[in-house]
Amino acid sequence: MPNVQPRPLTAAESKLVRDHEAFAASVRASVLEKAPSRSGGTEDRFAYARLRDEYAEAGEEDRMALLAQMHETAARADARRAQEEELLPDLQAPYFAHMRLRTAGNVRDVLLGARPYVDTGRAVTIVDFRRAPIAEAFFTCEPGDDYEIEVDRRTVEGVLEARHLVAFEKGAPAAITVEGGALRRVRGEWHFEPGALVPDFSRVEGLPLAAEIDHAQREKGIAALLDADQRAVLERDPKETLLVLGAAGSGKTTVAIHRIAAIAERTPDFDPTAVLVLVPEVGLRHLARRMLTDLGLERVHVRTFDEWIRGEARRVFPWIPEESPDAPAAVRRLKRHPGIFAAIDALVEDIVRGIGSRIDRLHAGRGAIREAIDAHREPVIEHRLRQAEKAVLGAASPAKQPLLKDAFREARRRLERVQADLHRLVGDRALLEHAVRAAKGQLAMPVLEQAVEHTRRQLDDPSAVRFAHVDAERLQTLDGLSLDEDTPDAVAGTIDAEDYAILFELLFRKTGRSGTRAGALRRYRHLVLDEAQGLSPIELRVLGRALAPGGSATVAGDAAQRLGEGEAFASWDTLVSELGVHSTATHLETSYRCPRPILELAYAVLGDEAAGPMPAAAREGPAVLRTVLPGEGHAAVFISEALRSLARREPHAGVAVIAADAKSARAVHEVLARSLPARLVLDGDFAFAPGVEVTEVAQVKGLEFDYVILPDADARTYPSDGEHRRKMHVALTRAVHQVWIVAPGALSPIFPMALAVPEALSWPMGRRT
Ligand SMILES: Nc1ncnc2c1ncn2[C@@H]1O[C@H](COP(=O)(O)OP(=O)(O)OP(=O)(O)O)[C@@H](O)[C@H]1O
Repeated sequence: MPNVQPRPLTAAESKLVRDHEAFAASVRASVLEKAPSRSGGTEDRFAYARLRDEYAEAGEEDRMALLAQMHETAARADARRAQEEELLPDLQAPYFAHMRLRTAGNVRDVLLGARPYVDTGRAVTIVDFRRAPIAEAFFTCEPGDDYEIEVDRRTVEGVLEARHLVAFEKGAPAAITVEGGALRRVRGEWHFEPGALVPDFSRVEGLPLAAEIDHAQREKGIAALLDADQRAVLERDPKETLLVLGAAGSGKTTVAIHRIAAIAERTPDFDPTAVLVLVPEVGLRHLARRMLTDLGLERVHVRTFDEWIRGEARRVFPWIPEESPDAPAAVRRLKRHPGIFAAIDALVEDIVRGIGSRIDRLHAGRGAIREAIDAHREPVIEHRLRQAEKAVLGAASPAKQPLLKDAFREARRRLERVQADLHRLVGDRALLEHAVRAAKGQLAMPVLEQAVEHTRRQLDDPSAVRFAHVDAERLQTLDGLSLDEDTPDAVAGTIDAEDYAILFELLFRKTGRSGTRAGALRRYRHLVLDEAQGLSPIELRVLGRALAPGGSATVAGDAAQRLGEGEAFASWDTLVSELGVHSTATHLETSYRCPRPILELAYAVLGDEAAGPMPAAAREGPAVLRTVLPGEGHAAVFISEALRSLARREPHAGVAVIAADAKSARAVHEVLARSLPARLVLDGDFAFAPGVEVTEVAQVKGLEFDYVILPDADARTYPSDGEHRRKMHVALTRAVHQVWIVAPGALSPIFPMALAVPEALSWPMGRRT
């Protein structure tokens, strides 16, 4: 930033300030005139006054009822007022940008805000910056440019004469951008401050872009670059199960995939289709597949965990119905929590008791069979039954033996059926209570009601079946969707994705096997579990059973990158023991992806969530940029300007705008897409090519981009807790070159204030964070 002192305003600048003060005053006067009065609409006010009079005269016996009615009327008025106020501009900051447009000789001032508002009498026009077609002129034109915009199949043309960003303080304009800087109000005095508002991404001279690195690595083969620790992993015995741990970008995925190639080289009868690579997200599946293809290993199976278990479960349990679109998050957590094993244990005991009683009843054993079954406390029911059968047959008379044998055979045959057990497990409050108790405070009691209710709904037939007797025409909804769409009944007749692992566990606990007559879980010689910190114990048990005898695994992960349901992870030792294998751990100590400034910030935001000390950074890089802005409108303008200038300077760069969640990603994309070609990626379908992609943190596990922009790094989106610290850590560590943190509103408290971030900018400008 050039070192130029602030100066007083020119006459034209003073006029601009007066114009904005006038806009703000007109909006205020107009809104206050239209705003509903504090006591609600006229109708409500009369009703309330009448009730109050009646209350004053009423006897004690009527007062309770009248009071209730008064409350109801007041609540109705409040709701109506809130609804109306919601639609009006926020007088603290009614707009954030202004453009002056000239069309066919007319000049008009259009303001951009979050809530549209028009008062023709006062010449106030605030348009919605996300949706109004005319807002496009602001995002795409420079002063003096012609614009041409399609509105309702009509073309609107004109010239954008001026455009300014505006910041408000306490309801009055406090800063207005102009050519070369901004006009700022400080203690009531306006002056001009020079400076650039939108930061430039500053790639360090000579540093290649990700696409270029990728290209060079493909030419040379990354194997040639691997460090001693990484190479040591490849040299280990193929039969060993290895735990590859290390910070973000330390090469875990790279090493795990290259280990397959190393195993292939050392194994004479290597079969690539007997290797399964599992990753958490579709984006990483694409990346892993690319890496495997480069190594000539395209026949290795690569799946997301969900895809894999869904496919296996549907083969082994062909009766499985459709998958529910969205199970409540708390119920999904419960089903993945290690506490669920306690509920399964209780269910298994219950099933065993039932079998014992039935055979006893059939054969008048008077408890002898139940006792025999109880005497053998093996975890698998079928094994218990075999032991009990031996004991019972040994003591029974020869005449009874054939009948008893039949009864035991029949009992064993039924063990394969797990559908009803699943419904009992997740629909029985008493059984689930075992899970909540075992979770020692990690699961709250209300989740039981939620789970029981959710299961009850799932067991209901969908309306189309329930109302099969009703005329088909009468069942048609206006929008053509099914009757249940978007209603709680949408889950009727469905199963949750989390139930698949439970079904396999139930089947194993009952039969000691992972297959039914319909099919069996496919077994692999080698498993690669990438980002394994996200796998739950019950899922790991299924995975362990998918390992062929003598097979091995490479388990890669980083506890600091747990997203969401983090409590399913206890430790790496527990994780590998659930897999049922012995393992040796390797720690990769150098982070190759992120330059030092990003790595330092990514570790600082982790706080106590860090899984170990900060790894060594393989290289230097430009500082992390931070910009604090009053709201989303400013953020959208800043980001779109920075991206457009970056695209001009570095057309080969890959940029990810990583929002905290899908909703925020959609909102950011909606605005950015108006001024530049930005793709919204919420299904993992990244292009791995130059360009801008707008996505959410959950999608980018294991991926990398040249530049990363965090568009919603504000305090509301990222409060200071472990989960959000890890989420921010994942987002920051996706960048190969530079990160730009944008906070629409107060900056998230998880950023350390003491950390020197020299390029930080704030708005109104000049005030550095
Ligand atoms: N020894 C090395 N020399 C140079 N670059 C390397 C080296 N090892 C890995 N890389 C590169 O570092 C980047 C990060 O590697 P990789 O994705 O395997 O890390 P990771 O530990 O799996 O990361 P995350 O935890 O974020 O998933 C990749 O671009 C990879 O090619």
